[in-house]
Amino acid sequence: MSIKLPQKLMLLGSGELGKEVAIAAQRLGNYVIAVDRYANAPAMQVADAYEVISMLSADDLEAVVRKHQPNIIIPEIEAIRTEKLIEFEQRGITVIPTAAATNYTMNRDRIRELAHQKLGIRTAKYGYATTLEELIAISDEIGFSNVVKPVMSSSGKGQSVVQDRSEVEKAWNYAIANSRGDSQKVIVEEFINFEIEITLLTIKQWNAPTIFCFPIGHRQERGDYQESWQPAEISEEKILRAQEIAIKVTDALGGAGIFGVEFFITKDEVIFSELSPRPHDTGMVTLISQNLNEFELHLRAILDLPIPYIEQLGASASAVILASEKSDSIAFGGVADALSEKDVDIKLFGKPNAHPYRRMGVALAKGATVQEAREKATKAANKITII
Ligand SMILES: Nc1ncnc2c1ncn2[C@@H]1O[C@H](COP(=O)(O)OP(=O)(O)OP(=O)(O)O)[C@@H](O)[C@H]1O
Ligand SMILES: NCC(=O)N[C@@H]1O[C@H](COP(=O)([O-])[O-])[C@@H](O)[C@H]1O
Ligand SMILES: [Mg+2]
Repeated sequence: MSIKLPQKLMLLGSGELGKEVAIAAQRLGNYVIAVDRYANAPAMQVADAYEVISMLSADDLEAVVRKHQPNIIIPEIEAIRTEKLIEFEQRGITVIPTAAATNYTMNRDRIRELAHQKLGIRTAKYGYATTLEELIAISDEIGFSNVVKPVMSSSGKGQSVVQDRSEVEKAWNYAIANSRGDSQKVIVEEFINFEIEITLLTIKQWNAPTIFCFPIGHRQERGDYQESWQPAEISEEKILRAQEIAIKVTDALGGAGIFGVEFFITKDEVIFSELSPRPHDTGMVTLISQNLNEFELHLRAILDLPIPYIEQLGASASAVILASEKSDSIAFGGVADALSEKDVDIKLFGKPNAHPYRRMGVALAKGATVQEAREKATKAANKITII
């Protein structure tokens, strides 16, 4: 297959990750339509056109696709009416990586069934509940500590670690209140006491073998990423094991594009957690750590362009810049101070409003060691104030 440039690309989801995808797309001369649930979303600010719709509404999706006639649809979040994407694909529009893949990963239960039941991949012990009573029963079965998450959510929204039975009700209420979309279902997972968790960026190509970036280590709080670094310090044997699993899952999903495949690494095991069929938030470190960042790799894979070599540029890290209050007018302080240090960069996403813990930007750094890079990135992120 040879894909002519430029293409008309529609991004479904226009956050910070979509913004970088849009920039990478524009740099290859493509036309980008950015779509999200609110106006002035980050990717809309750099796109040729934008639309504000409910991406969970099939009618809304139909209207924007009819209006703009994209050749390629690039989903950027999970919460999309993915049945509609299957229809678009049948009508000849390319959906990245495939409409089926977005359908599998829209909810945690579908991808879990595929990985565990169908492909036999090791995951944490898990179960589901649709009522508080069911959650109590399944929690007892799985044991404590465990992790409760809405089946449809991301960035840790609605997620809690449950230490014992007395905390189950609180976890249920929190999950249901923070579930995206119309689902009332939660997943309960055995708590894995991992040594490190990693994202393995996996690039699946139309006409070339699957390739990988060096593993990215990360640290999460409240189920949301705080800092990431590359390369992650894990053994060659475990990297190969993770690659093997990543190939198995991404081959089952098909298509082309980058995937962020998440693993828990324990002393003896590589445990599959979940995956994003698109760039991963922890992969923002590649904005400084590689010759081609994860967004450029996504675009190359989508457009069937060659990726001759991924160069890792040495110890690098990212640290998030989070809002602490609700606000509709955003201004940043401390940027000059943060940028005064060598090998430090700051990306501010341009989100139009803030609320506690909303990710507003990211600090990036290189260092002589991963430890130094992490310290530099965190220090730079801490210098940024949101006024
Ligand atoms: N079973 C588990 N055992 C231990 N820690 C867990 C478990 N499940 C989740 N976590 C922690 O919570 C984080 C977020 O969980 P998960 O990746 O499932 O949620 P998410 O909301 O999909 O995140 P994102 O969309 O940002 O990738 C994990 O990266 C990990 O740190
Ligand atoms: N873990 C998934 C992830 O990081 N997704 C990124 O966050 C945006 C939503 O941010 P918001 O909640 O601040 O609007 C999404 O659009 C995507 O760029
Ligand atoms: Mg995750």
